[in-house]
Amino acid sequence: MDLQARVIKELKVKPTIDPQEEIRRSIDFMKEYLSKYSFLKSMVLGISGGQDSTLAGKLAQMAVDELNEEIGEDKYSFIAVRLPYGEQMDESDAQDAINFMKPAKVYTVNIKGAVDASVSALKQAGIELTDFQKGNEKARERMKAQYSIAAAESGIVLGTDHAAEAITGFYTKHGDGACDLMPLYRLNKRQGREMLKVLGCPEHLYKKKPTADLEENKPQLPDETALGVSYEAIDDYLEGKEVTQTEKEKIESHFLRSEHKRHDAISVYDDWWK
Ligand SMILES: NC(=O)c1ccc[n+]([C@@H]2O[C@H](COP(=O)([O-])OP(=O)(O)OC[C@H]3O[C@@H](n4cnc5c(N)ncnc54)[C@H](O)[C@@H]3O)[C@@H](O)[C@H]2O)c1
Ligand SMILES: Nc1ncnc2c1ncn2[C@@H]1O[C@H](COP(=O)(O)O)[C@@H](O)[C@H]1O
Ligand SMILES: O=P(O)(O)OP(=O)(O)O
Ligand SMILES: [Mg+2]
Repeated sequence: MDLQARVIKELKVKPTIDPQEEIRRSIDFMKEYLSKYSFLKSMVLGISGGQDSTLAGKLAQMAVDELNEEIGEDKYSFIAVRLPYGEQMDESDAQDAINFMKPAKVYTVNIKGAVDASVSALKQAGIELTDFQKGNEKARERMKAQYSIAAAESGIVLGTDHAAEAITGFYTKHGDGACDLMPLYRLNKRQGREMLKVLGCPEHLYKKKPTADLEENKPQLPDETALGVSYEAIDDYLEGKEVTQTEKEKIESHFLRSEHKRHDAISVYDDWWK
């Protein structure tokens, strides 16, 4: 099996999707999981104003609406969390996303104080973080806040990882990569867009340039610039299509370098890395 075929198999991507079918599949997955554990009451997700959290949040809200309707009480809720570092440049997109999903609860946790305190404590200890490393600190602070909210609200934390991010490892390990359920896992970027379109999402949210927006020196840096390859090429690769040799090399190099992120912590019983 060549590497492209192995990647597609590992990340479970279909070459084409029926958006309605995938919407139903994600919703049913979340409903089934919540129903299995009677102590669970909520799902928690950070809403950035980007495509992925808009889709995962909308699907989560639809899942809890259906569950509450089916059991005849308001047991379940979807909790949207705003997690700006100070003031967010695209705050209006985040608010548009929240208006689109209409969650029962929205919490806002400004992570600036905690991140700056952590950076400063590390500096006192003799470790000076780069702007890029501080970016990962922000992602991990967001993870902490979401887990604290889940603990207080009998909830679980949703993640927005999907095949087009998993393939390059373009997420912070134990930051936005840490979660309990991944309703978008198996999809690529354009499949997520198709689903948002069917769901009636405002166009500017699903046509927006993906950004992790973690670096102060490069605000709103497009993922594609940071990665050196376009999501069109990544999506084509994941659908088994041909891409240029340069794109293939770039994608496969990201995939191989980030292998450790797609596994649990490594023990003496693991040999995948050998
Ligand atoms: N502005 C931006 O777009 C922006 C900013 C920050 C980070 N990011 C992206 O987020 C991702 C996070 O960055 P990162 O990957 O440098 O940090 P990370 O913290 O997610 O992963 C690095 C850590 O993983 C562990 N690790 C590294 N290699 C390993 C290996 N071979 N085996 C086991 N563990 C290993 C180490 O603990 C290391 O500190 C990157 O893809 C980055 O491009 C984007
Ligand atoms: N500013 C943010 N507010 C809330 N949640 C956020 C914010 N930035 C990122 N997130 C969460 O992290 C994931 C991953 O973001 P990427 O853009 O893919 O790096 C995002 O889906 C939100 O859940
Ligand atoms: O994860 P999000 O919601 O920030 O989406 P994107 O990756 O497109 O920025
Ligand atoms: Mg984003």
